[in-house]
Amino acid sequence: MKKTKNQMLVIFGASGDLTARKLIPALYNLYKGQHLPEKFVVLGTSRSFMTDAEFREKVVSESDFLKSKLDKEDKDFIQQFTNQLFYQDLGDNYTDSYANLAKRIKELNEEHGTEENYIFYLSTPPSLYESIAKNLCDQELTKEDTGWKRIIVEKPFGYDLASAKELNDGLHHYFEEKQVYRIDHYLGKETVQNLLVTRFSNSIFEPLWNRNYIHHVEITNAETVGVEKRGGYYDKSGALRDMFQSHLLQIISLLVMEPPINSSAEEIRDEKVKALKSLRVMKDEKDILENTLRGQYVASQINGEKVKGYREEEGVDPDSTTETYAAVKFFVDNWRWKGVPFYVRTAKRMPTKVTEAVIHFKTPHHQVFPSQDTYRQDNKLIIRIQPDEGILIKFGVKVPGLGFHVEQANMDFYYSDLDSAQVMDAYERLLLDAMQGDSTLYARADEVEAAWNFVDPILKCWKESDAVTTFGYAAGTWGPKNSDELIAEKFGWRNPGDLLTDESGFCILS
Ligand SMILES: NC(=O)C1=CN([C@@H]2O[C@H](COP(=O)(O)OP(=O)(O)OC[C@H]3O[C@@H](n4cnc5c(N)ncnc54)[C@H](OP(=O)(O)O)[C@@H]3O)[C@@H](O)[C@H]2O)C=CC1
Ligand SMILES: O=C1O[C@H](COP(=O)(O)O)[C@@H](O)[C@H](O)[C@H]1O
Repeated sequence: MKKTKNQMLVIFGASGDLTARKLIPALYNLYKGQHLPEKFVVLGTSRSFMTDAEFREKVVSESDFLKSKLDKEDKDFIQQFTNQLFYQDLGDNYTDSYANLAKRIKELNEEHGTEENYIFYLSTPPSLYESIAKNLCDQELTKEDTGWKRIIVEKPFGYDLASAKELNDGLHHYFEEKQVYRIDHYLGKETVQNLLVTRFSNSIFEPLWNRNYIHHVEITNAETVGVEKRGGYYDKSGALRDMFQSHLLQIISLLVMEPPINSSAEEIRDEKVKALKSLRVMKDEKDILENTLRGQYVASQINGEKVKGYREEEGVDPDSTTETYAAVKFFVDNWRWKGVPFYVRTAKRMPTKVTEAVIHFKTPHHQVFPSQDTYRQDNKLIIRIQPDEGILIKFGVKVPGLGFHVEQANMDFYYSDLDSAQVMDAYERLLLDAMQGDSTLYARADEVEAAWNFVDPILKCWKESDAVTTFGYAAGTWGPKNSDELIAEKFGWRNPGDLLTDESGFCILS
């Protein structure tokens, strides 16, 4: 077990949604699980004025997770945990306020023995990231002569390739790359990490993991929710930036990469960068029109309840063409993947919440048994990232009785069946890694730039070309009617008949 040194976590944007909904609950779970160091404090900061006591009260009252625990045995734990939380406002006068912040950090460090080990977590609007880094540097809070200093940067990391490069350059003025932790919460998900283990610790999969045996790869990321309260942000972003450029390209890099020589952060990230660089960049409008599709949900009824269309959501332009559905087909130009199509889709307001990668293997070269067009004969490996996390292999078996009729059977593994199924929340895992100085599950500068390099031409064409349409789809359905045209495979996307849901609408692995 790695040691977590005494330290202070300074959260910028501490009065915001992410802090209350994700960061504080994750820190609480780390506290309860005894993963925090003996000497540890959290200092929240933002422009709003609050006392320490008000900050403690606010984060508990705004976290559904902590509120739900207040009546239970956790009550005392919550009290002890919140005693470690402090707050310092930044006001509007930056020069003075950063000097005050630095003073408070030094005082807390002395009082609590955090050994000048500081993590700065930037959970503010991204436009502030560089100026916060500069102010920290001006206050001499970035030097590592005594204690280490790390900076965690929330997504979105840039708006396009140029702005991501600019942000990387900006941060590198004040922090060395080894101090920068770019968060992508999908990398904190147990099942995403398990992609590496499935691929590289089993001799049964790796020999088949190439163009000789794989016919195509399909990835679905579907959410039932709409844009919720983030319409203002989302309308400038869209599904391709919000999900595909970050989370889905991370998953793709893990599926596509070559085996690393060992499991160190640099070796794994070197291979991920190579994988991202091998994605074939779409060059012209024709290519993009043929291989991408964008959609937007329109008003509908889900389970008898009226659901707003995207353009009626708060913060969204009523004439917006921003996509809430994005599908992309692409190829990977390297020895392993030559000619294997990848189909990826991501969307909001789908019938169920599910993220999964499906590896479709080629059918046998020679058909021994009678052709049965109505059955799927391809073997499939389904890696379910969420919910109902697990892995399923589909393979042909003989139907009992006369003749040789083949049907698909399942061989499965569910995380919930493990005795040690205490799966850490993604933010918990990632915060702990940063506290321990492990950046394996954080994106490196060149990785983020390689991801933008692939996405940039699509975004540009979607923005500038009159030939690009945003197709409507009724909220609660599987996307635009023509979405099956993109996936030029016999059985289309793995939906909706294949994706079973239980009574509560939970998408079960089958
Ligand atoms: N919420 C979520 O689910 C997710 C959020 N993110 C990212 O996390 C970041 C924070 O998001 P979220 O919490 O939702 O945003 P909010 O708008 O809820 O919070 C933003 C925070 O930044 C503070 N802030 C604004 N201006 C300044 C300033 N000039 N100086 C210091 N602090 C400032 C605000 O407080 P005040 O006004 O008091 O200064 C507030 O605490 C964003 O980059 C977002 O993209 C990423 C993934 C998911
Ligand atoms: O980063 C984001 O992720 C969420 C989806 O996360 P999940 O862990 O629930 O799958 C998405 O809703 C949001 O738009 C996006 O910014």
